[in-house]
Amino acid sequence: MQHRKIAFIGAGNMSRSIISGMVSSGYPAEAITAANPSRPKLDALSNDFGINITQDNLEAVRNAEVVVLAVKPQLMEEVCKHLQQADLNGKLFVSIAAGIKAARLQQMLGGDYPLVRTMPNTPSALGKGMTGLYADSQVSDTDRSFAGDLLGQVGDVAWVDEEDMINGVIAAAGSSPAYFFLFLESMQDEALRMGFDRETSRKLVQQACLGAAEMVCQNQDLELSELRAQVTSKAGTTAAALNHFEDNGIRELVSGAMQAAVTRAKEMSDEF
Ligand SMILES: NC(=O)C1=CN([C@@H]2O[C@H](COP(=O)(O)OP(=O)(O)OC[C@H]3O[C@@H](n4cnc5c(N)ncnc54)[C@H](O)[C@@H]3O)[C@@H](O)[C@H]2O)C=CC1
Ligand SMILES: O=C(O)[C@@H]1CCC=N1
Repeated sequence: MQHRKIAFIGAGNMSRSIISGMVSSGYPAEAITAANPSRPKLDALSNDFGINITQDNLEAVRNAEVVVLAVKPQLMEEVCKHLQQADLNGKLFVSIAAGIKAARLQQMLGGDYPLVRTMPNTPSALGKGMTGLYADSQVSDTDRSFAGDLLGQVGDVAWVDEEDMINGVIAAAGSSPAYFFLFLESMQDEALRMGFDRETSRKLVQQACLGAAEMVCQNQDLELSELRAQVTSKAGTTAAALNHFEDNGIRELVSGAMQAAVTRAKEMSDEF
């Protein structure tokens, strides 16, 4: 892929995840700059990945061909308005913020710039990310390809044709690592109550999770329900556990949680 000069505005969890994944996949560290108001996260990024750092957003943007907007949605307007002091023409913007529409970002930036809205997730740090991308028709094929290749460096990507579908990506992939962590936490808590020590209880649940994820990925020809059936002996232990989940509404619970994420994303579009 092209190695354009890229600035991350906001050096928090998600920027760190993407930068980590990019550098591991061979993106040149000298082409990456992170900007953040406070030093500690910047120093850690510089030490860990050898990228450029600055506490001055304008300096980062002036030297960049691509600007990744990676601050919390609440701060986006203030940050983008400040960026207007730089000449933003010719730059490609990539937003990773939840709940802020492309048109609203353009308004915040005070122009009409090539802009790709994306929704990544934190496993990007391990090259196992999943990112949804949306670009309107004004974004050139070259910029689209660059954005896709960029996030493709840190995992898999899926383009959506309708901007609203980014909210579906949030529910299914952006937020969902946390759902799995909550599920594993609950399992580990029960394993602890059963008498396993912390290390063993974690090993039991994490290895089962890793194995299950690998089975899902390596058996594309099998429905998820078939993989489930392979574990489930008639009248056995798994059936007992799964019946408990089904009887207590696991599917409605998951559906409700994903819809709650979508609802919140829509609310955020009105708030910010
Ligand atoms: N954490 C996640 O799993 C995901 C987060 N996102 C999106 O990524 C964005 C960032 O989220 P996180 O990295 O989790 O948040 P974070 O709070 O870890 O990072 C935000 C960073 O912005 C910095 N910041 C604050 N004011 C700033 C300013 N004026 N200029 C530059 N930087 C400033 C903060 O110091 C902080 O380091 C959000 O918009 C969120 O919706 C998207 C997908 C997944
Ligand atoms: O919780 C959030 O709003 C962000 C977006 C997806 C993951 N974290």
